[in-house]
Amino acid sequence: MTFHIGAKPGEIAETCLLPGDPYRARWAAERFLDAPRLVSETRGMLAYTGTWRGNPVTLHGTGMGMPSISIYANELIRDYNVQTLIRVGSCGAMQPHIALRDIVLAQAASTIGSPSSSIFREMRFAPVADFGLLSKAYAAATGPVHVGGIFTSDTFYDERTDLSDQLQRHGCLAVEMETAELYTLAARYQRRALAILTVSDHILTRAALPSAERETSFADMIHMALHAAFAQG
Ligand SMILES: O=P(O)(O)O[C@H]1O[C@H](CO)[C@@H](O)[C@H]1O
Ligand SMILES: O=c1cc[nH]c(=O)[nH]1
Repeated sequence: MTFHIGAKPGEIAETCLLPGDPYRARWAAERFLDAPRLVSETRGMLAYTGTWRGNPVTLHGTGMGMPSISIYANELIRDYNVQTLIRVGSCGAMQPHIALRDIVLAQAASTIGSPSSSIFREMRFAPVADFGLLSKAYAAATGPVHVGGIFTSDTFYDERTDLSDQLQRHGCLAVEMETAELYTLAARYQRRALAILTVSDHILTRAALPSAERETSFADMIHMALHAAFAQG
């Protein structure tokens, strides 16, 4: 047990899929894993461990924002020895060629500042995905998928329209709120990390996915994450 995770030693798998929403953890565990078992519910942050094609997997919620994922990723890595961390999240698209339900693979994540920023001092560290996971996730895609840079924001209700304009101008694909810190922690502890993001809304058009349709779209992303984690070669 840690401050924020109630699982006993051995109850968390070396491979973790990390949705922001704890109910998405439960839904994905029940739908994709064999024999899923609730292993932690500290502060309502649900975590389930089961197997996929015989491989142990944990689905663990992270909450919203970098301070929250930083707590869970730190404890999963340092206390439970997790080796592979795949965020399965939602995002807002920032480019006109990206549609609702498309999937974005975050090759790199820009940010104004993450919980790790203070240790870099004047350096602007570039948090990047694990290439092996990225290429395997890409190969497992069954629908439209986009690979490139994203922006990890500290705010959902962002009033910096000038910032959004500059990010679009520089080819940023999407905005979300956790990946830059996840990639930074994975780099620090030599772990594998990837963010697979389903487009739930569009920053340019303001279109948004109806909640009833979210489940099907999210299933594609979980499928890609599991194949990325366990594909051979
Ligand atoms: O769907 P999740 O994984 O929570 O991800 C996105 O959704 C939340 C905002 O609504 C933020 O956590 C953002 O990163
Ligand atoms: O952080 C997020 C997530 C989804 N959509 C957004 O616009 N922002």
